[in-house]
Amino acid sequence: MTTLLSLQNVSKRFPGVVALAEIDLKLREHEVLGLIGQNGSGKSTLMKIIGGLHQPSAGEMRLRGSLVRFGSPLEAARAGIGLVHQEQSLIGNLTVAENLFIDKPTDFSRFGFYRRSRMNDAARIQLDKVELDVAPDTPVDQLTFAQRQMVELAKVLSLEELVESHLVVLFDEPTSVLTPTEIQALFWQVRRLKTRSSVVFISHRMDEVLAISDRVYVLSDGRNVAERAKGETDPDELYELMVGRQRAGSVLPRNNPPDKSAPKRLEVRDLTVPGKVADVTFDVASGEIVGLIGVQGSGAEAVCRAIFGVEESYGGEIDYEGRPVRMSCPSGAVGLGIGYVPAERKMEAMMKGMSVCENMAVTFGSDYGYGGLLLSKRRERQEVANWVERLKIKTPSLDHRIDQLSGGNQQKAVLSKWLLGRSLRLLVLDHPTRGLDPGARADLFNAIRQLAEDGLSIVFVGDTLDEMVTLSDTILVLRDGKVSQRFEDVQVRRPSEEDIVRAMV
Ligand SMILES: Nc1ncnc2c1ncn2[C@@H]1O[C@H](COP(=O)(O)OP(=O)(O)OP(=O)(O)O)[C@@H](O)[C@H]1O
Repeated sequence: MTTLLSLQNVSKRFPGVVALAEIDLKLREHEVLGLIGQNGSGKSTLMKIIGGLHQPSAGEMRLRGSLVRFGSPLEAARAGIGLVHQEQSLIGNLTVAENLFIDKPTDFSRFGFYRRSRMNDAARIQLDKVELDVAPDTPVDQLTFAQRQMVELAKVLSLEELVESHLVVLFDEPTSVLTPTEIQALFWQVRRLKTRSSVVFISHRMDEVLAISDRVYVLSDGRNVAERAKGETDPDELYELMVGRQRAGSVLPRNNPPDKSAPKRLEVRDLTVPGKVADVTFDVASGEIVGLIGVQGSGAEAVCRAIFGVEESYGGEIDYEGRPVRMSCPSGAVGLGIGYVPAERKMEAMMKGMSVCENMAVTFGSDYGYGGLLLSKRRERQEVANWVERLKIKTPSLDHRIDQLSGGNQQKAVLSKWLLGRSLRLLVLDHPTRGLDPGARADLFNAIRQLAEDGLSIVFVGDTLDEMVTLSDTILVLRDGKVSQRFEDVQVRRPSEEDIVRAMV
């Protein structure tokens, strides 16, 4: 097969960090190349170099045999290279159509008049390719996260009409926010794209990478450590190549089951969020982990948001530690020792431009505030350092800017700012493992389980059935805003995945 794109000896240095070291990579025509590696191993940086967002510090890149060096994503796009971002790059207050053609506005103006209907028609063609049924004039901030991801893909697919030659389409972890049905639709697109494109596909899910890729390329600490053809490898070997250790025994068993007869930490009665949730009732004991699961729109996320006071209007009753509470705002919930990690945490919960330490200590820094300012600052820093080590957050120092960490390490830092709260008694986690590599996921699960053994109550919405069964003491399945089934004592009597799915659909 002809080589379409090749990188030779490519390195990338950032201040204090070698993100990529002497990378050699070949992408053939009509090939899907899977790209895997732990959080911070250099995958996004590699995509950004190919896609023109970063320039390499050393090495060379050839496209169809000719030496290329892209000064911007636009230059890369003109050469037929498109990047579907991990960081969602759409502008919220522009419409879908405006976002799709943001770098080609002149196509839709004539004699100084802006021809919006022509742009909307052109957008419809791209949206139909990804089977996204939204009006082209919808503002992007009215879309769900998954819909926005599909718009990102449609934006890259518009290259099909612009460039005649074979394309390179780069997917930076596109599936982490998608449901299984949406993932299948995306895979269909990738297979369709192969007829005239080559694809690089990043994912932290090994089975997914093996399902879609012809070849898998493994990065570790910015270096290529292995390449495997499909059929030559399996998820366990890929995990070992990435992490350097075997997968077995990664999540510890629960030693100390929650005491269901003790007074409840949280009692939710007939919770109703208009249009999302109807009459949901459940309890959470001290030290209990309750997992909520359902298909998209089931209401699981809305339950979490209502508990923390970010879902504005709701009916029903919430009792916390035996007293009725009305969470009307997140700061009230924090004052009661309730933490909430939102799904879109990079947008909702990260202070860009501030350091890792400042981000992690912002919520519960005052928990360490005794014995004088200097001493409390030292204690707070020590606790942040403990969590950085425990969750293996890859950062040159605690004072490094959080937005210069890799996507997964940002996720870990934002998440752990809740874990270091000593006054925390209930933690609500919305999709806590999104963006984490398999080793990081196991580290997080072990940390959560340890906190639960020490008495912290946890309510979480998970991404996969496997996560639910691994971590939960109780699973609540939601369907159309109502609880369709409960599974108790999950760590003792594990429900089958089929049982859970049956309750979901
Ligand atoms: N703009 C930047 N400035 C400074 N350092 C950066 C920048 N972008 C990335 N890095 C560093 O380069 C290294 C590789 O990061 P990269 O985002 O490529 O990792 P990744 O494999 O995509 O991780 P993840 O799975 O978490 O998304 C990390 O140590 C990161 O902190």
